[in-house]
Amino acid sequence: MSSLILQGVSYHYSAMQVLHNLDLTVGKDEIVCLLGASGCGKTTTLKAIAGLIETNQGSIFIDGKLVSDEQSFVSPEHRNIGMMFQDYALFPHLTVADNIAFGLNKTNKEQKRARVDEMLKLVHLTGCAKRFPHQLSGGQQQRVAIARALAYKPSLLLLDEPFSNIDTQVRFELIADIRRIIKTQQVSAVFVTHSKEEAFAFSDTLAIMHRGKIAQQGSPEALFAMPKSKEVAEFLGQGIYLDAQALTATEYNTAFGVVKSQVAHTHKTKNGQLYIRPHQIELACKNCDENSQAITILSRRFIGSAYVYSVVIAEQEIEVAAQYGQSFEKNEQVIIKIKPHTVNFFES
Ligand SMILES: Nc1ncnc2c1ncn2[C@@H]1O[C@H](COP(=O)(O)OP(=O)(O)OP(=O)(O)O)[C@@H](O)[C@H]1O
Repeated sequence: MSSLILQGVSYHYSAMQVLHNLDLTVGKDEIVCLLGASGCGKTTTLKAIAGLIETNQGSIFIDGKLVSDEQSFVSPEHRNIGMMFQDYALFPHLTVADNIAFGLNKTNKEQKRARVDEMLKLVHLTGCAKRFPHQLSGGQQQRVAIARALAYKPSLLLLDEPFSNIDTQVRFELIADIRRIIKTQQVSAVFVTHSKEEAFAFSDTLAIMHRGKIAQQGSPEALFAMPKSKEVAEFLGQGIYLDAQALTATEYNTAFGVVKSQVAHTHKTKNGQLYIRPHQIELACKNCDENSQAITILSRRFIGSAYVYSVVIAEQEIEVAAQYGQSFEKNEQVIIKIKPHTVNFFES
């Protein structure tokens, strides 16, 4: 059974429509990341799931139980949700242990202490029980926040940019640690970020949001290799578009030669555009193939192990790394070859 289902959810702030008929599914023990540009409606979606706003349309189910539709609304405290919002600070006047115990009012004193100890151990803060939040680092405070959110065994955890205030040096360590904690507690989670790197590191599944809708949901690998729309392709990584004609299920004619796909596609129309990412482009010396269209190296920069070259291909500027051991000069004429890959072809 899915832990969370949103069906056709819509929401507007006054006259501004923010969520448009949004569908989202989170499986049992799955961590789904809502990833999208600023303002696309990620936080509003979390608020709708938490019950902090009442949606105008659509249904929300948590663990199979209807919590919101046009006729019914279950209040936030009855949804069994743990939250770690960006501005969901710890109580400064309470110790670490008391912060974690805060949501455990219904259990007796002994059970409460045992659960707090268990959570402190889980987040590796056993020695910090009596400290106050200001005596902890940012990363430690977020560990307390996750311990507090998980202490009362929620069915679903909502995390809104919990890592954005953490130093980049320790951020990815903390991400791995909090992922491990969530996995050991077997809780489903929805995580909001606008960072692809955080999303890849933290989640099982990505749900790319665009203008108040889920544009595509799937594993990071599937979305990266087979985006269904230009928005998803562009969001997951920089690239260029090349006009192309599908010759066969695996071959596309472009101004830079025939591009081969490693998987077969079916096409409704032959004309369209290929989305090509930098790592799929190879630079070669001009006399390697006199018949190919030449381009000019605009600039180059050294990145330690190789050079990265700035070039213009089909009127779009892009940076391309050269093969190991190869180097070109500024203003040199080169040709490009597109390596065979899982082609992304968008029909016109
Ligand atoms: N309380 C509010 N009243 C009016 N408009 C709002 C309110 N909260 C958010 N909005 C607007 O709704 C849209 C979606 O906001 P939301 O916070 O959900 O986006 P987001 O994807 O989480 O953005 P970010 O990544 O910047 O946090 C934005 O255009 C925002 O300005």
